[in-house]
Amino acid sequence: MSFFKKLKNRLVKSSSKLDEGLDAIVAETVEAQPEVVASPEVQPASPQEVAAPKIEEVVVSAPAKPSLMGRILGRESEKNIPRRELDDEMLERLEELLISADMGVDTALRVTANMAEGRFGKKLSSAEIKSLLADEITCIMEPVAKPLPIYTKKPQVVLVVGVNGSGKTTTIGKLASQFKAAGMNVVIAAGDTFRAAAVEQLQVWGERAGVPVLTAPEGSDPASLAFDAMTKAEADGADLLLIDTAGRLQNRADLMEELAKIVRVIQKKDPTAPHNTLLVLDATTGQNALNQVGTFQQLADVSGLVMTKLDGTAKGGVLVALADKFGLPIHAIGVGEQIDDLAAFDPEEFARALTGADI
Ligand SMILES: Nc1nc2c(ncn2[C@@H]2O[C@H](COP(=O)(O)OP(=O)(O)OP(=O)(O)O)[C@@H](O)[C@H]2O)c(=O)[nH]1
Repeated sequence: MSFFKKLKNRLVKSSSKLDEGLDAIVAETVEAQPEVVASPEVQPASPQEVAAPKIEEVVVSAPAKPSLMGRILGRESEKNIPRRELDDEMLERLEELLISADMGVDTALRVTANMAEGRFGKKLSSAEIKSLLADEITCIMEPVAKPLPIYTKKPQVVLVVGVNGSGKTTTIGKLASQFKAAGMNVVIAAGDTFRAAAVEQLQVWGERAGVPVLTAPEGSDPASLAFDAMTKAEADGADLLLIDTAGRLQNRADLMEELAKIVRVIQKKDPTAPHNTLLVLDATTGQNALNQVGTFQQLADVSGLVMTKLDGTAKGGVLVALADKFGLPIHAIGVGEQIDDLAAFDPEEFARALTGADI
């Protein structure tokens, strides 16, 4: 199965929400005017039908005879495709739909306004609307779609931050597995020393990925573990050191101090570290993900994002809002709980999967 198909299947909730919503926006006028006026001689039977003039069957130079393939596949001929005029009401409906998919008000307005430019008054099918929206979303996402940059510096230190439950541990396991498979020597440091369960979980992921996981006794200083991990990674000639961190936002000042201390300590070994500070966000939290970026930018020097749990959420649109608002690189997306369920972020595939447009 192509990755696009897989992503579309996984993004089923977001996608079906927009996909079905867009179909409904176009179809609703068809329902209001069931007997479509196909020729000027046919008069509408009731005043209600006159009051709903927006939909009409547009004959798009249909061939006299359907093509052989058309007949074999029984495809709907072009002239039967419902279309709706792009007017203020329709734009409002589109805005509401995008907002309901967690795209945020500002981004939804920008996407619809750009899409409408030069097309006001034109009659569009739902497939055309999906494709136009996907193009606008791709434009917003393209500048932020960047894989995690890999430097020649050894070890490259990646600090992984995010609230508890966002998917940090899982993402570290998936990243470790991918970089190991690419031939890199990877070490993981289980820096959330306050939660024994988090450390155990990371050890399981380390085993799966075939990567060593450095741990410290429960409650010990995470900065000291980070220092030891740097020492070991240097001694082993590791290419990549992934450091997990705590995500207790309840005590923001403590967390800020903890992260700052980890950074201070690893900089004693390498003043240029950490080379990346990866913020892991849970797509199912919707608009809350936007607040988390703001908060973590104050706590740490966030250099890029990974959005997890894009499978099975109706809030996938938040990724568009994030790109539009912060412009931070999106390095990867999580689309499942298995080790290979971390994908590079492809803006066009994402936009088309989100809107239900064909590729
Ligand atoms: N469906 C789905 N589930 C995911 C994804 N990423 C992580 N999860 C699940 O989300 C839950 C939390 O993930 P963790 O990796 O433990 O999150 P964490 O941020 O390390 O959380 P703490 O260990 O509490 O700090 C787990 O049940 C994961 O299996 C994803 O991309 N898709």
